[in-house]
Amino acid sequence: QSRKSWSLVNFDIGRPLGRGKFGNVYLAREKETKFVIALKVLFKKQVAEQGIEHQVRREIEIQSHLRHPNILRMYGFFHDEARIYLILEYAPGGTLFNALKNQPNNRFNEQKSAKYIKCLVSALSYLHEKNVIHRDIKPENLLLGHDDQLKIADFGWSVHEPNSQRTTLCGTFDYLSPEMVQGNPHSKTVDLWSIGVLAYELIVGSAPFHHDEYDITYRRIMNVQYTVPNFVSKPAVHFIGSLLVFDPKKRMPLSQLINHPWLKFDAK
Ligand SMILES: COc1ccc(/C=N/Nc2[nH]nc(C)c2C(=O)Nc2cccc(NC(C)=O)c2)cc1
Repeated sequence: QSRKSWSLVNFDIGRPLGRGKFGNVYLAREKETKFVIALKVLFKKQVAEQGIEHQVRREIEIQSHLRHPNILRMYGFFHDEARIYLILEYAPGGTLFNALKNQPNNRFNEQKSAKYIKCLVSALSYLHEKNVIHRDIKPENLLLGHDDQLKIADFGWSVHEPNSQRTTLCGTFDYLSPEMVQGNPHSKTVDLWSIGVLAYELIVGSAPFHHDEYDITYRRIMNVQYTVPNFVSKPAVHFIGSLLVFDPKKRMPLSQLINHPWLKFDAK
């Protein structure tokens, strides 16, 4: 079926789900099967202007070959003269970014946070064994599926390692590791750093190094300078502390992370 060539006539287009930098995402339904999907529409003109054709090609190449419950599926793609269309899995819960914002104090309890992080560790273990690093793990790129399952989306920044980053960084600095911020070559360990940043943000309600002035954020990242409020449990402090480590080689690897006491939290 993945060899089938799709076109717009195969779909009924529904409401816009979100607006991205390079195009919009719409709810859509395949006419014959009534299967509901998310259609991500990118404008070729903007993709060319931003010089990100290689990124879009990589997003398609990587995401369409991945099969994991915590990775958003790409079922296929097609294009017309002006647009590229990505046929993506529909995750009804929307972005984790949005779910966080809707929480009191913008945070989840530790049990729910541990559940999400466990999904993320499982997805990254799968990605890393395929030598794919995501490089852009953050709440905006994580979606919530049926029964609150976390899904990694937006592979626009993922690469096959090893890689030295060529494209200029854009968007928030909060999730970038020291080696990425310095533009140094980086490996799978950047995803480890961002798990630590995400775990902190889910539990505390703000990013560990965040400051409105990015050069202060930059300095805090380089000095690994963050404080943990005292409502955070000891296992969670240890979990975060084993990932927010300057030396990439000293970050706790996924194989150990999956057995960390804090992730055992959500046994029930
Ligand atoms: C405005 O409230 C919303 C509630 C739920 C959604 C669900 N989005 N689900 C998706 N499934 N597959 C993809 C791809 C998406 C998606 O990109 N969603 C998306 C994109 C950009 C912004 C948002 N905004 C929010 C609030 O989630 C959602 C989208 C919007």
